[in-house]
Amino acid sequence: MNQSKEQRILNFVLQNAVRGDPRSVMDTIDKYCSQKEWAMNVGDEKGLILDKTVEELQPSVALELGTYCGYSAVRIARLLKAGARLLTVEFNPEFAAIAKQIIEFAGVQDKVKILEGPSEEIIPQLKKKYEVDTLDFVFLDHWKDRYTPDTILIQECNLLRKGSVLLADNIIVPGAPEFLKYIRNNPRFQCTNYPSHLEYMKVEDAMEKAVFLG
Ligand SMILES: CNc1ncnc2c1ncn2[C@@H]1O[C@H](/C=C/CNC(=O)c2cc(-c3ccc(F)cc3)cc(O)c2O)[C@H](F)[C@H]1O
Ligand SMILES: [Mg+2]
Repeated sequence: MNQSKEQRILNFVLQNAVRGDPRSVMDTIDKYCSQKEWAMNVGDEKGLILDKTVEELQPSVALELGTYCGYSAVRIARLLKAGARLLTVEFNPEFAAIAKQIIEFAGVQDKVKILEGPSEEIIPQLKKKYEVDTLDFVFLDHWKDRYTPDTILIQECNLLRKGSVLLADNIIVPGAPEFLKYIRNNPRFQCTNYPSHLEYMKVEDAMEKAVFLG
């Protein structure tokens, strides 16, 4: 049975990156996906916007929706202070298994917990099962038509506090038009748009930051 693209990415990391070095794991994935096979990692350009958001916020509890291969989980976790943690949600078992290995190879496994399952099931479990009080940071990068329902669900589960930050990938490509309408017209969020480019391509994309006003 021939390998999946995600398995080829994992193998390339295991053979070319430096164990325990998150920067080398990120650079190795970016190298593979820009030179060999495109993949939907947030990438190095939008990754910088993600970095700055995390560095500024210094979240204690971060949530990621859509782990995929774990590139952005490594990116976020490497910036977390001691004791801080990233919960990342992925419902595709093959992707979750690959992400687990990439996160471990990067050496950030102590800061990351991969929650396998659909976000709509996991989010209502965060308080009781995963001992979350409120979320300081949420990175939305899963199916684009799920950004809005999951943002509503996160609010219904009382998981946001004044100052919680949401950051959404792919505002232009593939696009999340309905999320954009929802979040920009919602008086409880202060939104900022960050123009950028689609990972590994000369195609416009953007990220949207939304601060919860309480
Ligand atoms: C719905 N609940 C879910 N729960 C848990 N895991 C989930 C859930 N939904 C998806 N997943 C999981 O989250 C991931 C899904 C990521 C989707 N991302 C994209 O589609 C996406 C697409 C492009 C793109 C741009 C141009 C082009 F020509 C082709 C593609 C660029 C991007 O940066 C993206 O992020 C994973 F695959 C899925 O199992
Ligand atoms: Mg994306």
